Amino acid sequence: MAKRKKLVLVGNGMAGVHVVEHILKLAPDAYEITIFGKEPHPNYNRILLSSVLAGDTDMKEIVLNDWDWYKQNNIQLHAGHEVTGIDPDERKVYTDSGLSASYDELILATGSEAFMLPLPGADKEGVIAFRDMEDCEAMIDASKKYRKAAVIGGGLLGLEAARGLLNLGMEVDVVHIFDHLMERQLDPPASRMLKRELEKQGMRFWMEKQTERIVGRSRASGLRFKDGSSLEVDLVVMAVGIKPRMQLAKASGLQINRGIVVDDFMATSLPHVYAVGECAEHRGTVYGLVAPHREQGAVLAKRLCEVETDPYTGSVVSTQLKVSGVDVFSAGVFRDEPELQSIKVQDEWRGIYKKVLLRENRIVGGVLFGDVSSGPALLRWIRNQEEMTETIHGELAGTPSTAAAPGASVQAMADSEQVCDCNGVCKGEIVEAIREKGLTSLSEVTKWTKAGASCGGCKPLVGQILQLEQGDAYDPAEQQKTPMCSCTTLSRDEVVEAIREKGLTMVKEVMNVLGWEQPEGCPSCRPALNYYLGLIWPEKYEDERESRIVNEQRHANIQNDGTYSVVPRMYGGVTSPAELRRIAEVAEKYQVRMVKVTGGQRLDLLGVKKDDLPKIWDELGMPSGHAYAKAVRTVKTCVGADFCRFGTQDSIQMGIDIEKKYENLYTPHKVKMAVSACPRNCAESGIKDLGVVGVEGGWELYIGGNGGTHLRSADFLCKVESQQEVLDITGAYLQFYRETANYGERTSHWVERIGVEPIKQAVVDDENNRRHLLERLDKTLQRREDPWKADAESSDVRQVWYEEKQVSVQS
Ligand SMILES: Cc1cc2nc3c(=O)[nH]c(=O)nc-3n(C[C@H](O)[C@H](O)[C@H](O)COP(=O)(O)OP(=O)(O)OC[C@H]3O[C@@H](n4cnc5c(N)ncnc54)[C@H](O)[C@@H]3O)c2cc1C
Ligand SMILES: NC(=O)c1ccc[n+]([C@@H]2O[C@H](COP(=O)([O-])OP(=O)(O)OC[C@H]3O[C@@H](n4cnc5c(N)ncnc54)[C@H](O)[C@@H]3O)[C@@H](O)[C@H]2O)c1
Ligand code: SF4
Ligand code: FES
Repeated sequence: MAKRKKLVLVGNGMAGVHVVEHILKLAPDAYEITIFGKEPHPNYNRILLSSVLAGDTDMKEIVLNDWDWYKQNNIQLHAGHEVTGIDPDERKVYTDSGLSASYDELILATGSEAFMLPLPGADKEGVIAFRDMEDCEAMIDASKKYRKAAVIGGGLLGLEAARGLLNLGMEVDVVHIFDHLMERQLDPPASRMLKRELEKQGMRFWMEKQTERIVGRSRASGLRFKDGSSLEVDLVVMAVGIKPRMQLAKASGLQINRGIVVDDFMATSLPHVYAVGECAEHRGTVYGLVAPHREQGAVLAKRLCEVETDPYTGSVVSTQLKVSGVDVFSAGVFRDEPELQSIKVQDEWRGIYKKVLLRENRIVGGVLFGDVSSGPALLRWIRNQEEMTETIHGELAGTPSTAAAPGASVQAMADSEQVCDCNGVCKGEIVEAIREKGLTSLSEVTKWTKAGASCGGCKPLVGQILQLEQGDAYDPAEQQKTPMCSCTTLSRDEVVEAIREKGLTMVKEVMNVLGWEQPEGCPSCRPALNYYLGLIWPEKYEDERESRIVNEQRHANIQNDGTYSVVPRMYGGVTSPAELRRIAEVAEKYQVRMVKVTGGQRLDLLGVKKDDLPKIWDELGMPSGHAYAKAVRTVKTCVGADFCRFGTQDSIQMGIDIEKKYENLYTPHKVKMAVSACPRNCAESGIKDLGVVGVEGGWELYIGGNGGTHLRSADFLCKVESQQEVLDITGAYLQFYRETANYGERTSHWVERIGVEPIKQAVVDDENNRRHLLERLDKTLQRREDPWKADAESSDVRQVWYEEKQVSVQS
């Protein structure tokens, strides 16, 4: 066998590793491969950091090639090592840590780094970029301690960062230098519509603002602008563009300009040295998106494997913003120019904008807002420089008289045409997977082919291909199905149904029987399955504590310094001198850092060491307030008729009765309740998961309120006369929520998703159904126990869960 040549890759990112993957397919025995990566991680999907920040994906799920992949392919990986020198004569590379490697061929895929504005104060704590896993973790951590974030830069990255920070519960101000957002991709009308939509989502914008300095002592506390205005902040995220990493290339004498200059086969100015990805400049262009990198990589891999290839001549790129609820697409030329013709549809009422630009009747670019379903087709027409026809016009403008039959343009696509740019998947591969594996849903197609697994922009087209393949069997409802998590293609309802039907009783068993992709599951499905099993088998399910979220494992809220907080239950917000005395004694004895009154009318003991938890619970002799759990939390009350001159009812007693009846009940997410004795609503019943308001002759019940980041006023459910009715409807409502909501879904989202009417029907109007709900709830209530008492009394439990080393904070 011929001796393998030595291939060294500098940069373990998406572009470089894609070349290696390609080489392994073309000529698996051609090279002995060594990879150096500065980041201490295996290759991961940088695109999905936005989804991780937004809470839609877990960090573990974005790894593209795990450590085993390198081993299985005999690749020597040096993760966490930066190459700092190249000796082209010796054909060797060197790292700062003293490693070296010889090469026959060398690929530089060093990517980019975030551009940080050189402002006074930019070196302060709390000023970060958004580029890698560490930046993402830093933002998630900051959101646990701080409230106000400013993102500088209203481009793709800045807006995705801003959406993520909003999801993390922060207030977000976006500071942009121009008068319209995403000015590199959008024209003013699309940009205006985008801004309006993002404002509705809760972002605030500071347009045409130039930041002069970042103020604060050691940590950033504000931004000062050149026009004299200023903004208070706790966290500053800079998203003002990127700069290719060229230090290594420069020090090694390679020709550089805006990036490392390469020819049409990705060769640099030095023999046997190539560059690919965000660090490479081809024909004057540096590409900051993965699709062109894949095209470059395919050419380079073929060149290195001596497979004939066309040269790389440049790419037509498209962009799509990954912010849920906002659909924006842009490709090719997007600004109006005198020599271009345009086709525009602007429907501000529906929030739709479409613009297509033509040069001599050929499609050269376009912008879509609100309805981006024709995005993939538009990109194809731009790439093929298609002539505008009645059919295309109809498809774009949505004019029914001229529109082609649905799917006509997909049918016309050649099998070799690329559908997913991010992952390089063509139509033929998708069709083959659908036919051979009998795939019926979009999520299955994504799982098998990877089409749609990154930016998601190609999903409409993948859906159209699926529809075409399935014909009459195509079920639109099936396509709406959201898999429970990335370990499975089954939806929450399908999993719950299968647990019931197949009689599954353990988390691991569910994963095995239902063919989980990751045998251990992930942080999102493990606690969900534990919850569903408890819901379905209330009388026999043995709770799997290790599957719970960390706070529920320890029955206390972990704090940013690794200590815990303890919140004892005070029914209806009422306490006694004896309880207060015990709390004070415990706080002093265990040197609790702070005693704080919570918004739910209880006392929070903050800064408790883990091994002190069971002792404190024992000495307090008070039940757990479940302030850490997805469970029934507080019932806040106003002083009511006994004390207040406006009171019509005894709100305190009602609150105590509700809390006593439903304490220790686990729910899909936390449930906060309140009882006010008159419509003045001093207990804030209008922003609770369940709010009760005393009125003349009875009580009104309100549901689905939320006082958090996304304020939502509760919806009126019903009016009843007696205290028993309040208790019963509350119980039925809690059980209906437990049975029908997704694990992790607050009532505010659930009520919006399924509507108030079906809930009213199930828990108020249909008395029979209410009775059944209460019977089922009762089975769970029978087996409840106070977790603090149970843990404090069991020495085994204390040893396993409280007496080992302090755990680090988990997200
Ligand atoms: C949050 C976010 C969202 C994005 N979303 C999208 C999107 O939706 N669509 C899209 O197309 N693109 C998106 N991008 C851009 C896309 O991720 C990049 O274009 C792509 O990852 C670049 O790949 P690369 O391999 O060229 O560079 P990089 O990903 O930067 O990888 C280069 C690697 O090389 C390492 N390295 C550098 N120098 C050395 C050295 N001397 N020695 C050893 N190692 C070294 C670096 O540490 C890095 O790990 C996004 C980027 C971010 C940050
Ligand atoms: N969905 C996607 O495709 C996606 C998502 C995230 C990132 N990315 C890629 O990552 C890279 C980085 O993204 P980016 O958004 O930082 O780059 P960018 O260059 O596209 O946008 C930077 C934005 O910051 C603004 N800006 C510059 N200086 C400023 C200042 N002093 N104050 C306020 N605003 C200022 C610019 O006007 C511009 O709109 C790009 O290559 C981008 O394509 C792509
Ligand atoms: S809600 Fe009404 S009854 Fe209760 S304290 Fe306020 S004003 Fe008084
Ligand atoms: S084009 Fe980005 S996931 Fe397919």
